[in-house]
Amino acid sequence: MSKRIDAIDLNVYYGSFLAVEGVNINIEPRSVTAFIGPSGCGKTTFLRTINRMHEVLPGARAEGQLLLDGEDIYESGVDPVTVRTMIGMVFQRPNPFPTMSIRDNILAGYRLNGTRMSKSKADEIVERSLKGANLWKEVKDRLDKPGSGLSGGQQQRLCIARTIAVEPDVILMDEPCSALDPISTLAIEDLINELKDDYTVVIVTHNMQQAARVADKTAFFNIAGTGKPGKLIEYDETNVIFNNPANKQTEDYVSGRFG
Ligand SMILES: Nc1ncnc2c1ncn2[C@@H]1O[C@H](COP(=O)(O)OP(=O)(O)OP(=O)(O)O)[C@@H](O)[C@H]1O
Repeated sequence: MSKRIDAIDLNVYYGSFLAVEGVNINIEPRSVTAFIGPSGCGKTTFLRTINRMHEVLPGARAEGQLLLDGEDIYESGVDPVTVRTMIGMVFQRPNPFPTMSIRDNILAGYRLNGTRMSKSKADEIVERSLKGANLWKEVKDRLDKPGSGLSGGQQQRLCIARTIAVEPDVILMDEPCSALDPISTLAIEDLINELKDDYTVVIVTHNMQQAARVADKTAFFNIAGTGKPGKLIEYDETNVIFNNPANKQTEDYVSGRFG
């Protein structure tokens, strides 16, 4: 089930360094949102606070509220592991578990939680997840072969299938196509378009054409200089951000004047 995300006055730190300051953003369910901006403006840092992945680094923390359908995921008593099941993440480099079979990669989330299930239930999850990631036809005859034997683009779709398998509400993607060739990139972009029927999708991308192709809304982040915090400058319909932005910084960035 797709859920809404609201960040309220969110600050993100690495130790005493304030990396991202004062983010307020409302992300609708069943939509794709792109985060764009120059290197170091905090896109990845903010993305990782949405599923509490940020805090796995020693000294890293967030302040403020991050609501998932109105429930603050930073409230005391909330288990970050549960949060990461509800809000899945796909990384820059495809990272299937290399020695595990394709099938076991899909079931990894359940195995890690110690969930027991019948073979037919497991088969059903494997098929549903691979179909959901547009990979089923390519791998259905080799489910017991290692995930590392797939092409880069297939491995990334396997990682998306592994994320879908645990039925999350939100899928976060951190430059999911940056290690892929153009054909595999298009396959992932098509898939992102389909995923928004069921999930809230947030993607960090350096590729402005990609943001324009896949995102309903786009958030532009910027940084005033080295050592300064990144900030959300403008957030609007993708079309507005690229064709008629309200802020001069956004206009300079999308027209290629810096970054
Ligand atoms: N592990 C870390 N420890 C300390 N500071 C960090 C760490 N990771 C990132 N930073 C700093 O936080 C700020 C934001 O970095 P972040 O990687 O989120 O930016 P980004 O917009 O995603 O950049 P890029 O587009 O280059 O990936 C930068 O100043 C960066 O140096």
